[in-house]
Amino acid sequence: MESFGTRLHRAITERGPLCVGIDPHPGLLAQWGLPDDVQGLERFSRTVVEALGDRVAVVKPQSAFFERFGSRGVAILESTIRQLRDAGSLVLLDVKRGDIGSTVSAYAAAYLDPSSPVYVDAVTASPYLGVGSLAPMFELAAEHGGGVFVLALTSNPEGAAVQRAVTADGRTVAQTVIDEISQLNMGASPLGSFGLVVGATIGDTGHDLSGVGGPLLAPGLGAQGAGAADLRTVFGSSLASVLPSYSREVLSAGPDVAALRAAADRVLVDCRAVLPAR
Ligand SMILES: O=c1ccn([C@@H]2O[C@H](COP(=O)(O)O)[C@@H](O)[C@H]2O)c(=O)[nH]1
Repeated sequence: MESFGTRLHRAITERGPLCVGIDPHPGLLAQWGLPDDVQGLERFSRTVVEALGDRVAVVKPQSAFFERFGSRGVAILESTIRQLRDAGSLVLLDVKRGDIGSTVSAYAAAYLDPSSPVYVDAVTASPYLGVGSLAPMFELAAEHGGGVFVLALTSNPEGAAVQRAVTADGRTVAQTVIDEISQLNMGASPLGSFGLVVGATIGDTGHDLSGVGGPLLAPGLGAQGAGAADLRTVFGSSLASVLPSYSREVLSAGPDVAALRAAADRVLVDCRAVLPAR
């Protein structure tokens, strides 16, 4: 099977550098005139798929908003993933998993084994039990053409205290994550399958992202205050690897399908103005 990096590179070339999240916040459900229940969740998700599944490179369901409805919410997550795949977008499940290696193996089986009902193209993962503990995810992703996006410098202000802490060898925690993911992507072309999450809100990172070789997912755009122009400051010479990610900024245009499409088109134009052509 083709690697995730190759598939992502093609999706970005064909559809443009954009990831849109499915984050059915209670406030958005209300704004869309939907009940804050499983039916509302289902209608919301199906509308996003209808509007964006056939035009956006990557769609990123936020697992928390499905999990809060228990098993019936997870069933809707499963069907949303299937619908997105049928519509042709890559599915990145934002689930930020991480644990000791033997448990990570089970998370890997859940999300990166094609026989699982919640199998997706890629997942987000937390490295704070050590990047090495995520090895079962990296291995299964490599085997089945999947991807893993590891948190490095997150968009929330609280992240810096942990991520910018300095380790015994003088590197920050974030730089150790960046360096380990860079190693995994060594030699991959046109793009590695192992990405990093770097928030668009954080300003000049002071970190070296030039050797990552994989995609740099940039949340924090729109509702969290960053704009496309901020990508220049955050990513500098690594802009060509950036995958901008918007959730509420686009979703708040719904429930009208045409308005959702127009919102996604608008943020894509903003991002294209900043990012090098791919
Ligand atoms: O550093 C991070 C990592 C993940 N996220 C997630 O992205 C979306 C952002 O939603 P917006 O509505 O565009 O603010 C959300 O699912 C977060 O959990 C992030 O924001 N920052």
